[in-house]
Amino acid sequence: MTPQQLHGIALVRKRIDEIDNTVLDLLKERLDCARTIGKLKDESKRAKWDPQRELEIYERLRKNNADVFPPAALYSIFHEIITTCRLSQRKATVAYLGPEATFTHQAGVRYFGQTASYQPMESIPEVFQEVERERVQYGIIPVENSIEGAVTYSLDSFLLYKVQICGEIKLPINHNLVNRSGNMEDIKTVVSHSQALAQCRQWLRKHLPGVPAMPVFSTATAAKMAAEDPSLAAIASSLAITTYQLQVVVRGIEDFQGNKTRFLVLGDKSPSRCGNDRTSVVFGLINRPGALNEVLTILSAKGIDMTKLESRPAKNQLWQYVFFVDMVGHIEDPPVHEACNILKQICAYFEILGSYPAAEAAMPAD
Ligand SMILES: O=C(O)C(=O)C[C@]1(C(=O)O)C=C[C@@H](O)C=C1
Repeated sequence: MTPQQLHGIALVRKRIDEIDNTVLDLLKERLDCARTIGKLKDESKRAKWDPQRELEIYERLRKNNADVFPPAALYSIFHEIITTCRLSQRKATVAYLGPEATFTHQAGVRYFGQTASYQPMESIPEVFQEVERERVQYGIIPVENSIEGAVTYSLDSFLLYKVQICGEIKLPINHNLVNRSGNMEDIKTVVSHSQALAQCRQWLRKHLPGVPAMPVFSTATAAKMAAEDPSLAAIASSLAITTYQLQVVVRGIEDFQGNKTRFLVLGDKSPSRCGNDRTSVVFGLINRPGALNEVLTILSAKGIDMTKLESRPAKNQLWQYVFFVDMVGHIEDPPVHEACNILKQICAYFEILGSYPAAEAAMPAD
């Protein structure tokens, strides 16, 4: 490098330092503003979390940016800034299906940012229980996977606990083969959750033939085991790599690309309408021909787009079923409100599980 070039770099670095200092000063000022709003919301007993306002911010920044700054990075920077400001108004406590570094934990961090207080639970019902007893503000549970289908423990828990759905997160599931050394030759056994092993079956057969695969409680448990035993490799989330200080042997070993899991955020009350919302309900039918058809006809007559219909055994009565339906719209939208009022009258059992911003609204960069 010539002396002129070195001088040029030094000059631009000086400017970068000035910019960083200005950005930091502005961030501190933004934090102050959020705290002031937090106090005003306290006085007027308004909820701190305002998803509609957050959505407006992302939308304005997206337009102003015109794709100059990489949009995904812009989103994740402002997501961290906004969640930090929101948490400064009140630190969110979040229970999730643990142990630490599961995909559910990763989904929680994406939604609530790094600074929330996270509490791992041993089972899905325990997450529901913590929210119901108000020991935490929010809970995160997996509800369906694009390959494996519904997470039945989660659906069944809605029948046992009184909680509201406050949000949804759709997380791409990338499986990473990780161990202590980062070398394939050290692997004597592969450990992971049975679903992760199943989703990487072909890859394992091709690249690690004859190496036994052992199912364990979760991908995070597998990562922890691999951190303690150099002969083990785990299939785990990217959060597990940093949490357990592991090395990547191969990233993205899943057999089918585009594998996503949908997670739900549980709380004690759903947020107000943001304009791109979903509403989830569960109902049981009076046993007579055409009963389900009648429900579907009501939804279609109101022009409601149904995004999911799932049935589960009712448990308390043999061969009786309950149905979980997700629809486009918020309970404050007249068509959804009216349809739910009719369904309440014609169903043997009917419960609104919550209205919440669609994953695409809460995470616009996805
Ligand atoms: O505008 C508000 O209502 C705020 O509380 C500020 C803020 C933000 O940091 O921009 C924080 C939390 C809300 O969810 C929305 C926005």
